[in-house]
Amino acid sequence: MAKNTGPAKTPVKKKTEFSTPASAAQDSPSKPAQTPHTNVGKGIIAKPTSGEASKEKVSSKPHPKKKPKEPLVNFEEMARTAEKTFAQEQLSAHEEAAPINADPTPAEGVNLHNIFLHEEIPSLYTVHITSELSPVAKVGGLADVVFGLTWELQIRGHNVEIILPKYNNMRYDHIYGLERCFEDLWVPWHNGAIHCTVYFGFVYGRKCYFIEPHSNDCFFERNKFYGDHDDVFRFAFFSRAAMEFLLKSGKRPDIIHCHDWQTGLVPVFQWEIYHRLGMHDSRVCYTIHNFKHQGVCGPQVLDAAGLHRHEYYYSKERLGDYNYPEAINLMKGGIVYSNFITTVSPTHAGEAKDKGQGFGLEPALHIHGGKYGGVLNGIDYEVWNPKTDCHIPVQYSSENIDQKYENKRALRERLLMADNEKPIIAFVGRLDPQKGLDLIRHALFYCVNHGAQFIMLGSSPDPSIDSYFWRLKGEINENPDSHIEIGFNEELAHLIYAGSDMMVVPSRFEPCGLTQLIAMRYGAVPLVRSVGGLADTVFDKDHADKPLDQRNGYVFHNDDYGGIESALSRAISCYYMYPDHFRNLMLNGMASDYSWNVPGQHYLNIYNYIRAK
Ligand SMILES: Nc1ncnc2c1ncn2[C@@H]1O[C@H](COP(=O)(O)OP(=O)(O)O[C@H]2O[C@H](CO)[C@@H](O)[C@H](O)[C@H]2O)[C@@H](O)[C@H]1O
Repeated sequence: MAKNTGPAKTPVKKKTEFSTPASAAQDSPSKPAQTPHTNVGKGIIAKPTSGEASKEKVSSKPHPKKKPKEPLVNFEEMARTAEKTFAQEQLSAHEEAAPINADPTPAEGVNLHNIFLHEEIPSLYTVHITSELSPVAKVGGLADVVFGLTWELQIRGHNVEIILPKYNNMRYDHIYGLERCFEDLWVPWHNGAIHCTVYFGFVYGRKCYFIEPHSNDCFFERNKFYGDHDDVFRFAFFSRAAMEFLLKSGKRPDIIHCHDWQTGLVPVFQWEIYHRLGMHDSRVCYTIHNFKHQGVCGPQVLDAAGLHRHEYYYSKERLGDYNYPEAINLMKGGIVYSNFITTVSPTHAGEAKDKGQGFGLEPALHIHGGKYGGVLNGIDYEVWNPKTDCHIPVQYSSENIDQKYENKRALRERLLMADNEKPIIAFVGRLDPQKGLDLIRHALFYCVNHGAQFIMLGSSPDPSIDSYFWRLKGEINENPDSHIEIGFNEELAHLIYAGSDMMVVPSRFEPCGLTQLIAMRYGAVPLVRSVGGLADTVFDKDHADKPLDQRNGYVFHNDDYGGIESALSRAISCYYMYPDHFRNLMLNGMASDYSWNVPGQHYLNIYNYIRAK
C-alpha cells in the first residue's frame, strides 16, 4: 500500500527539468491527462492509504455526472446592479453640484527606495484604527494584515495598539481579559454627541480597544460587519470615535495607521480637527487594500461627523468624488489628507495609478504620487504554520511533506469526497467578482472533467451571488470529485490549505492576495492570474524569468477560459507525469519567505520617514 495520496516521486518519463511540453505554451490550453495517467494502475502514482477499500469505494460508485454541464451567468452584471442601486440611494438626498475650492497641497516627491533603508529607527508608538482584526472580526485579508503587521511591530519593540468597533458578532472567545477602560466617551455626532464605552482586551498579545456606542442606531449590533445601507455612517462614526478616544484618553501616537474606506476620514479628522486640539505630532499612514470599495456617499455624512464646511470638503482637491459631482469619497479623503499612502503590493501600486485599476482615483494618486507606494503584504507565520497548526489533524513541514497527505485524506473524509489518486485543486476566498467567479466555476467543471478534484470555500454579502453558488452546489452535490462550501469557516480553510495540492486564484484584479501565500506555506502549488500581488509572488514553472529554485507555481495572463485552462492543464499534467517536478514546486513555495519580516521593516521605514522629527 502506498504511503501517500500525492504525486508519485518517480517521473513517468524523464524530460529535461522544468521543460515546457510543446503543447503547454502559456495561456494556450494543452490537453492534460483526461483520466488519471495509465501508469497510475502500475503503482507509479502513489495511491490512497485507505487502499483497497477506497479503490472499491471509487470504482463501485458510478460517477453521477460524467460531464457536468457548465451554466453561464454574468457575475459582474449581478454585482453592478446591486452596487448601482446602493450608490443611487446614497446620492439621491443631495442634488446640487458643489463648487470647487482650489487649494491643493500635494506632497513633494519621494523615492520609496530611498526610504527603504535600514536606518536606526527609534521606538515608535503606533495605533491602528481598523474595521477588521483576525480572528475576532474577520471578513477577508484586511483582518489578517492588521493581525500580522501589528505583531511584527510589537516583537520589534514598538508600542502598538489597535482600535476596533465593538461588534456584537465578534469572536469574543479570542479576546482575553476584556474589561471597560473608559466609561464616558462622548463622541460629537450631528448636533449632539453619542455616549460610548471603551473596552480593553488582548487578542493573542495585541493590545486592543473596542468602542461601543450607546445609541438607537445600534451601529455595531447588526450581527454582521458590513452590508447595511448606513455603512458609511457607521464607519464615519467609528473613525470620529477612535480619534476622540485618542484625544480624551491622552494618547498621542507617533503614527496612526488606518485602513481602507472605512477609516478614510481618520486623516481628515486628524488634520482638520485633532491636530489643533493638541495632537499635532501624530502622523497618518493610510493603507488601501482594495480600491474598488471607496465609501462614495452624500454630504449627510460630513454633517453628522462635524465637517460642516461643505464647499471646502466637496472640492475636487479634497473629498469631492471625481465621477459623481454630488458625492464625497471617503477613500479620497484618506489619500489627500494622510502623510503616506500604501497599497499592498508594488505591482498593484502601479496598476492603480496608471493602468486603470484605481477605480476612478487615478488623478488623486497622481497628484499625491509623492507620498504613495506599494508594500507587499506578509502572512503571519505563527498562525499559518503547518508544523504547529492545531486546525489540521497531522502537522508537517518540508522535511516530512508526505504527512501532508494525511490531511488530504482527512479533508476528503470531512467533505465526503472520493479517496482516489487525483490532485485536489481548491479556491478559498470572498465570492466577489474581483476574484474571477466565472473562472472559478469554470475551473471546477474543467477539473472534474480532466482528472482532478475541486473544492471551493467562500461566501458573499451579495445574496444573488450566494444563492447562485447554492444552486450550483445543489447541481454538483452528488459528484464525488467536487465540493462547494458556502460560508465563512476559518478552521476548514486551514484544512483546505493543508489538504490541497493546488490553489487557484484567477482574480480579475488582486491588490496583493494572501491565499497564494498561505497555499505556498502549506505546500499547495498556486495557479494564479498575473495581476497585482499575484504577479509579485508567483513565478511560473515553465515560463518565469527566474532560477528553477524560485519557480513556485503556474501563472496565466488572459482573463478568459483559455487562460485558466492553460494553467490547469499544465499543472494537472505535471502532477501526473512529472511528480518530482511537482514536488519541487511545492518545496520551492515552502522555502520562500513571505512572513512579515521584510514588509514590517518597510512599514517602519515609512513611519520613520513621516514621523514628527
Ligand atoms: N469563506 C471563507 N472562510 C474562511 N476563510 C476565508 C473565507 N474567505 C476568505 N477567507 C480568508 O480571508 C483571507 C482572504 O485574503 P485575500 O487576500 O483574498 O483578501 P481580500 O480579497 O479579502 O482583501 C483585500 O485585502 C487583502 C489584504 O491586504 C489583499 O491581499 C487582497 O488582495 C485584497 O483584495 C484569507 O486568509 C482567506 O483564507
